[in-house]
Order: sequence, then structure tokens, then C-alpha cells
Amino acid sequence: MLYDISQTLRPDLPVWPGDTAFTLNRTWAMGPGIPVNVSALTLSTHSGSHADAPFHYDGDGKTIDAVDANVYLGPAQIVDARGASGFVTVERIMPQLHMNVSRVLIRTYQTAPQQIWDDDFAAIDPLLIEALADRGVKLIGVDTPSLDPQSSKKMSAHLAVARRGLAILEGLVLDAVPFGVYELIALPLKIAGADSSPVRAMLRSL
Ligand SMILES: N[C@@H](CC(=O)c1ccccc1NC=O)C(=O)O
Ligand SMILES: [Zn+2]
Ligand SMILES: [Zn+2]
Repeated sequence: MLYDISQTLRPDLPVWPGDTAFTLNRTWAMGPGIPVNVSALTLSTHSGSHADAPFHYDGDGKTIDAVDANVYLGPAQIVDARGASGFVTVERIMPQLHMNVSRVLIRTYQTAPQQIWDDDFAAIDPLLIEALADRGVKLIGVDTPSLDPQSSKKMSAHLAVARRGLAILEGLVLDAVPFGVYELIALPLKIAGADSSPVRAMLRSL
């Protein structure tokens, strides 16, 4: 079984307040003397389902073209934090964790909002980042737009990730996937200098 856990990039995709909306404009439109359609994209690097590069939250960090792609491919466990308000805690997640999982995808929504922007999404407690890193986790994925609350200026969860060298996926859609372990396939594009990249995120049954 193959599950698509990506949001669809489209003009009405909700984006972070104040950020660039998605557009797709035809540069060439098929017609007399024009044999093809070709388009130009405008989009935030944090549109929909995406991988943050360390440079997003650390001025000395790697940009997305320089990160190790291997971390975005391989076994990942989906864990249940549905209904969490405020922060997803160590107590909520760690008892669910299987042995030796190196990628953890945290589901906070019963149904992730794809038509509206939710300002009040659940954030990740920085202590949970530390606990996951201590267990050997290399990637954390969420079904929210950020690890930190929308209003955060400190970016404590992102900074914990930076300290511990984890990779981040945000904006996943985990609604339709039973809890368990899957093969994750969610490669970022190799965009020079970029702080993030959209991904096509998939889960395959093992
Ligand atoms: N922290 C968010 C993104 C973020 O903070 C952001 C994304 C787009 C436009 C502005 C943003 N933050 C501004 O304070 C993230 O992790 O993707
Ligand atoms: Zn992001
Ligand atoms: Zn982020």
C-alpha cells in the first residue's frame, strides 16, 4: 500500500500569514506555432508539505541543497498526538515509540486543515525534541505548519532540532494512514541557497 501524505500545491493553498501565495503562470500556452505548455512557479519555500533546511533557523546552518538526502528516505513511525492543545509532550509520545525508529511523524489532527489556516496548531515541546534525539531519532515530521507556535519568536523547538542535528518535515497530511511504521519517501528539491523545499511525501507499507 502506498499513501500520499502531501498537500496539493495550488493557488488557494493556505500559507503562513503574510507569506507568498502559490501561483502557476503559463509562460507558453499550447496553440498555433506553440507545441507545448510551460509554466513558471511562484511559491514560498514553506508551502504545503515541506522540508526545513537548518538555514531556516540557524544563519550558519546548511541550505537545502546541502543536506543529506538519506534522512528523508527510510522507516518512519506515525505516532498519535491527536487533540493535543498547546504543546505535544514527552509523556504523550515516548511511550508509543518503537525500538530503533529513526524517523517519527507526529499526528496532531484528526483531520488536518487543508482549506483554511489554523493559527492555533499544536507545537512540539523542545523537551520532546531532546528525548527523541536521545533515542536516536534523526527526522521529525508534523501535520502542522511549524514545530513552534505561530507566535513564537524564540523558535525553541527549531533551535533544539538545530542543536541535535535532526531533519524536519512540516505540513504533512496523516489523516488517512493507520498508526504504525512505514517507509517514508519525502525528498526535498536541490535548490541552491534555499531555507526549505516543498516535498512530495509518501508512505509505503513495509
Ligand atoms: N517556522 C515556520 C515558518 C515560519 O516561521 C515562517 C514561514 C513563512 C513566513 C514567515 C514565517 N515566520 C515568520 O516569523 C516553519 O517552520 O516553517
Ligand atoms: Zn517550514
Ligand atoms: Zn519549521
